[in-house]
Amino acid sequence: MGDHGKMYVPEDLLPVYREHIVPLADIITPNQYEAELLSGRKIKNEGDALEVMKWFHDQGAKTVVLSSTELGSENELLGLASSVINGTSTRLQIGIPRLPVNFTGTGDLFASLLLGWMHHTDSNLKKSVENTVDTMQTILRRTLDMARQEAGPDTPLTVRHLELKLVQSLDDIRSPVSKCKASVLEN
Ligand SMILES: Nc1ncnc2c1ncn2[C@@H]1O[C@H](COP(=O)(O)OP(=O)(O)O)[C@@H](O)[C@H]1O
Ligand code: PXP
Repeated sequence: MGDHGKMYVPEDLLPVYREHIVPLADIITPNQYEAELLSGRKIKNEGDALEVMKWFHDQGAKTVVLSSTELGSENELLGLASSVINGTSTRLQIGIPRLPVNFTGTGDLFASLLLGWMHHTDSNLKKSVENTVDTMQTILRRTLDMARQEAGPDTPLTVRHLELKLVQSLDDIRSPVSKCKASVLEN
């Protein structure tokens, strides 16, 4: 829907997403801006994030992952996740090392990887979020390295240079190298 304070889709679609699309979702992976737009609440701290994730559960989503928030630090984005599946509730957070560029298509890639891992792990939220973030890191680092090589030292990186290097990352999609650990939030 949008990012960095700007909607990609026409603004009059917001109530359609909120009232008709969100209630259809089993798994939803908004970034911070999208989560704030849909829920109508600002996320200024972890408590706000937990409330916003509860709002999505109340709309019917069993699994909510805030793919990134600015609640981390200068060097780290913070992801948060919550699932309520078969009466079992799990909430966790994960630090995501921040790379110094804006990529395009990361939300779509994150959603695809998470869906695949939730399917392959019988809805194990911790493992799925960790594998997803680990694969994202590898793909984005490869994308950035190859973009810098292609552009050379004097040319600013463009969207074309930063096209996600998915084909070159097939092995990392199949078998992520384990690095980022999620911590489970108690109550
Ligand atoms: N600058 C970045 N540095 C590191 N990881 C990033 C960066 N941008 C995106 N990502 C990765 O992509 C995922 C989705 O990005 P996010 O910005 O939350 O969604 P969207 O692309 O929809 O705005 C994040 O969880 C993170 O793993
Ligand atoms: N712009 C539009 C119109 C989109 O539909 C999308 C993703 O579906 C993007 C940009 C890229 O979004 P992101 O980088 O957040 O995945």
